[in-house]
Formats: sequence, C-alpha cells, structure tokens
Amino acid sequence: MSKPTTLYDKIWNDHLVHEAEDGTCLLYIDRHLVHEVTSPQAFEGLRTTGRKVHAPEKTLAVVDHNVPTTDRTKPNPDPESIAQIKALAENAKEFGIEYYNEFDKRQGIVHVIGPEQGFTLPGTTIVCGDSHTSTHGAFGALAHGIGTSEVEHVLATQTLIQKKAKNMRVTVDGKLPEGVTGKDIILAIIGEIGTAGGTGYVLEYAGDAIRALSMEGRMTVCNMSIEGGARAGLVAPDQKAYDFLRDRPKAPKGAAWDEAMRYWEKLRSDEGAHFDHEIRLDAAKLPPIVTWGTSPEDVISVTGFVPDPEKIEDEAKRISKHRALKYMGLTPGTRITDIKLDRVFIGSCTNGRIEDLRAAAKIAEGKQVSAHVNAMVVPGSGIVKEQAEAEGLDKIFIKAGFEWREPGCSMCLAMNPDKLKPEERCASTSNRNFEGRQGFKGRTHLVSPAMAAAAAIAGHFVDVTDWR
Ligand SMILES: CC(C)[C@H](C(=O)O)[C@@H](O)C(=O)O
Ligand code: SF4
Repeated sequence: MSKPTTLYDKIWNDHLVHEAEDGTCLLYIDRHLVHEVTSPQAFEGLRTTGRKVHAPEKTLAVVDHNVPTTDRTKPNPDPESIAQIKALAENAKEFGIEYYNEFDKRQGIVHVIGPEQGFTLPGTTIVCGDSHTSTHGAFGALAHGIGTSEVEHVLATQTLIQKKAKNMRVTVDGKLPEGVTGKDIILAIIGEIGTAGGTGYVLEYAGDAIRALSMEGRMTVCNMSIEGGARAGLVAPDQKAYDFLRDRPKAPKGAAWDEAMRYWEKLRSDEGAHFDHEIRLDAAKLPPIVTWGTSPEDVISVTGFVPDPEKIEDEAKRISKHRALKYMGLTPGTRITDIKLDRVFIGSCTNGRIEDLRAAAKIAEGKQVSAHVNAMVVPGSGIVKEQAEAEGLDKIFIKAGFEWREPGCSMCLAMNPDKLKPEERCASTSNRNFEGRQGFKGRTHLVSPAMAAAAAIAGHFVDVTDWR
C-alpha cells in the first residue's frame, strides 16, 4: 500500500511537472482567472517579447475591482478605472481570451464567477493575480493568488514555479448555533492562529461543522485562509460540491462528468495522512463575531467588550493594538453592541453570494435601516443579482432602505467611488479591516451578512442569535 497522503499532496503530485534538487517545482496550472488590476503589465510583457497566451481556453478574464456599481450606461467618473477596463478588454481580444465585460450578466467578482460558471473544479490547480483565490479551494481545488510577474509566466507557459507548502488541518466539529455562520468560523480561526499562523501552510478544513456548511459557507471560510497567512485553504469535495457544479456552463457534461467524478471521489486526505500541524475548534461554542481593530485577527464576540491592549505582554503587539484602537476611535471596555455605525456594506467575494443575500434579507424583511446609517448591498455577480431579483430580495432590501447595486468588489477595497469618508464606521461583510481599506481613515468592522443587516437596522451591533 502506498503511503497515506493529504488532499493537498495529491493535487500537488498530480500537477508536478518537474522538481529541481533544491525543491523548486514546476506545477501545471489548469485554470487561470484574470482581472483588470494585476494583468496589464503581464500582457504588456507578452507583447514586448512577442509571446502568445499558451492556453487561452484555460484562461478567463473579468472586470470587478474598479467597475462602478451604479448605472454603467452613465459615464464612469474615474479615468484610471476607464483605462484599466479598456486595457483588459483589448488584451482579452488581442490574446483570444474569453472576457466578461461590465455589461455582461456573467460579470462579477472573479472568485464568485469561477465557481458559478463551473470553471472552478475539484482537483484542479487554479491561480489568479489576487490573494483571495484561496476561495476556490472550497471545491477541493488547489487555488492561490500569484503576483503580476507570475501572471505573465502562467499566461505564457500555463505553469508556475512553486515550493511545496506544509499541511495543516483545521478541524471544526460540533453544530453551529442558529445565526452563527461560516464567516464566524473563519474569523474565530484567524483569531486563534493570528494573521501569521498559517504562514508556509496549506490549510485543509475538516470536521462536521465544515461538512454541514453549504458551498457558499465553505467558500467564505476558504476565502479568508489568506488572512490567516496560509498559501491556500481547501475542503475535500463531496456531494454538495458536485451538486453545486453539475450543469454549470463550463462543468464537464455527460461521460466527461462521470469520468471526472471518478477522479474527484479520490480527492480526500487518506486515513493516517501526516499533517505538520493540527488545530481544533468547537462550532457549538462560537458566537457571532465582530472585529474591533485593523487586523482580521482582532476578533471578539458580539456580546463582548473592546479589549484592553494594556493586558498584552508583548510590547510590539501592545503598541500595535493601541494604535488600532486609536485608529478605530474605540475605548477599551466599550460594549460591542454599543458601537454605533454610519455605513453597512453587504457584498464582496467573502459574502456576496446568493446565500449571503438571503441571510441578510431575512433579517431586513419588514424592517427599516436606521436613520443614521447608509447601507448598501452589492451582489457578487450579475448571476447572483438576477437570482436575488427573481426571489424578490432586491425589493426587500430597497423597501428597508438599503441601496441595491451592480456587481463588483465595490467598498470591499474602495477602488471605485464606493468609499467610506474619514472616520466613518462600517459593518462590512468583506475580509480586510486594514487602515484605509474602505476609504481614507475609514473604520471597518468585519461581520457576517446577517450581523451586517441587523446592524444596519439597529444602527449599532446586535446579537443576531436573539434577533426577532
Ligand atoms: C487588487 C488585488 C491585487 C487585491 C488582492 O490581491 O487581494 C484585492 O483583491 C484585495 O482584496 O486586496
Ligand atoms: S471583493 Fe474584495 S477581497 Fe474580493 S477580490 Fe474584490 S477586492 Fe479582493
């Protein structure tokens, strides 16, 4: 019998083209997603050296980061955004790559559209010039972000130079309490391991609570693996993954599907496979989580209080957490539910999928957004938007006083007009709460979609586990 191996090792071994003596490897890449921000120089590089895209059919391009989320038939106010969108459209045309432009219903955030189109498949290697490519690991793919020079390398050769990462298993057992979600699981994990805890590892999420998550929930968890410092995150594919992908436009059909399934069913860590590190979490003990600082590891229960950095022994850490509180305009000991909000953002590749919008709408239905809050819902893709509208979610949001927007990254990173003003405080379903992330001096609290919707209505954080 061969040695038991992990899921990560299996996908790695099946894609290994060459291994040099020093451990540097050449990996075959099955899928390459391209967006407007990290691709212009890569295409320019190909042009200046007279090279072609090696496998255009394995490459898919979309605009997401800086498209306006308001009516796109009106002039785009931002010249830089106009230039980047134009460049991507031209590059896709010149190099023969399929491209979803800002008017295409299939347009959306790159990590939402990959799975939606069935471009993301179990057991594949997937890259994109974007750190949250880890999202696709929810389907049992080895998916991670790459830099612009690597984008050029993949475009030209369909391979990537890599060193093997270590294996870490994160087992989440137990049943999540009602109102606690995948977002709270991943925030709790990052709170536990810290933003550097996953450095050098690929994380495999396992356990009953992960199995119980929908594919959307698993994508949320894998999405933020990178915020825990990991190269990638993955979940072994199961019936839920297959059901999600079946009949998607780019998924294999008929006999090809059956053949793929035979391979996919082998994609799990063997009994007894070695993990370099293991952590465990009990889902039943998790509360809804809110971040209080400027790092995704700064987590606290919604029923808790802003922590006191003075209690931290490590000096550098103490200073940095003091700085975070100052930036956030918070004082230690403040009850989290007493924190008042100015803005609410529901969207992003972490939580801009249909299930997220359903969860938020369920909270918002028949209620009104607080008079001092400006709240917006930005679907993750045109397909999500269409589905939400078919279910009447847009009407629920609009009636409650939320803005209903066009799909894109939007206020997740404020590369378009959707920005916080200095000192504005936002409950956001995105993945980063860094200084200035949602606008200069803006203050971000990361939460789940249900928590964001409830905060919009109450005007401050509330515990969704006793929402009515
Ligand atoms: C613009 C892009 C390079 C960036 C990333 O890599 O993650 C963005 O998507 C983000 O979330 O900060
Ligand atoms: S939604 Fe946010 S995190 Fe996701 S790709 Fe866009 S900017 Fe990055």
